[in-house]
Amino acid sequence: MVRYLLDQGSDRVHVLSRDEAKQDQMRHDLGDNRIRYFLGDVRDYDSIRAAMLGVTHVFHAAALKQVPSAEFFPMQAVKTNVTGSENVVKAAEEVGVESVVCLSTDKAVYPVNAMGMTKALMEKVAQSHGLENPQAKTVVSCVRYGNVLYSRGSVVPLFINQLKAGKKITVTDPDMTRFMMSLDQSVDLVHYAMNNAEQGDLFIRKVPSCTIGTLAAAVCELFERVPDMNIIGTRHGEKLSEQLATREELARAVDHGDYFRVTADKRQLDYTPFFEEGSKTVNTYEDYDSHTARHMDVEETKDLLLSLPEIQRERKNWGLA
Ligand SMILES: O=c1ccn([C@@H]2O[C@H](COP(=O)(O)OP(=O)(O)O[C@H]3O[C@H](CO)[C@H](O)[C@H](O)[C@H]3O)[C@@H](O)[C@H]2O)c(=O)[nH]1
Repeated sequence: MVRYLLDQGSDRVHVLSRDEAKQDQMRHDLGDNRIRYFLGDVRDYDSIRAAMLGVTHVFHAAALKQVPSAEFFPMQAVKTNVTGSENVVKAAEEVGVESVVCLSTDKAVYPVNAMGMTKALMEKVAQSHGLENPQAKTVVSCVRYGNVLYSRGSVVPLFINQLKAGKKITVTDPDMTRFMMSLDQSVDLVHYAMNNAEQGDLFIRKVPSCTIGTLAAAVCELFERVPDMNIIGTRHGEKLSEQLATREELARAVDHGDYFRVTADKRQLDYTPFFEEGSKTVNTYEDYDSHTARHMDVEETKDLLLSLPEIQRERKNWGLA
């Protein structure tokens, strides 16, 4: 995202994060004096406020996002993902930021684990900003992703390391499905939200899904290995499929081609519509689910993987490109 903003000609980019080592790495990798680094934490209001002074747009990606760790430490996830997000929104409003885009996940839809539950609450915090403050100056929106291929700690680099070590690849359930997108597609989504959001909007990028069996086969073919899988079974807090949008959200969504724009539910706190008035339109929609979405086959999954610079680099290192 930072690279993208610099390429687009931003005068200044402020980076706020907790990890000085990662900031140092970034300083070396990007070496651009338009970036200013701030050490801080979304749990610490003053640190966010200080980083936001003079800023027009905020991309809020700070999160505890590992499913297992949030299961063991749910209140830590609440502090960062929920209270931290509230701090971000409040500080942005206080200093007069034009827009905040909050990054969410498909795991926030019908959540079964603490990570998804806290991200779902983050979305509610973002949406309530405009509802609670009709005069709000800062537009707050959310974007919802599926799995970003090759993101840190995710399954594709894991499969590649297992192949490299000559081990069997560990597959939870070959029939499990996930929405797959590239980092570039996720950056496009944030950019789209930044340019098009109205108060409380939620943007979803339409992407295909695939089974984990297909993903594993695609990785093995790209690295010219015969698939040798160890089926380990579903991990703690995992769903068989993910949903990018509920049917209620789709019923009020505007189709923007590559994206859905789900507008905020702007009803007032009047219980009548919740109890007595339903919506027949909702009945005609299905959830946007990775089981029923268009599935990529092995060839299409390979093409998507091959578009990633990390895969190209790995294949080169393996003498395959
Ligand atoms: O050894 C493994 C590890 C994972 N998987 C499977 O591969 C798929 C993807 O697993 P990841 O660990 O890469 O990703 P998750 O779906 O668990 O979660 C990730 O994607 C989410 C979006 O849904 C969030 O962004 C979250 O923070 C991020 O970790 C899952 O079906 C999982 O069961 C395996 O088959 N074998």
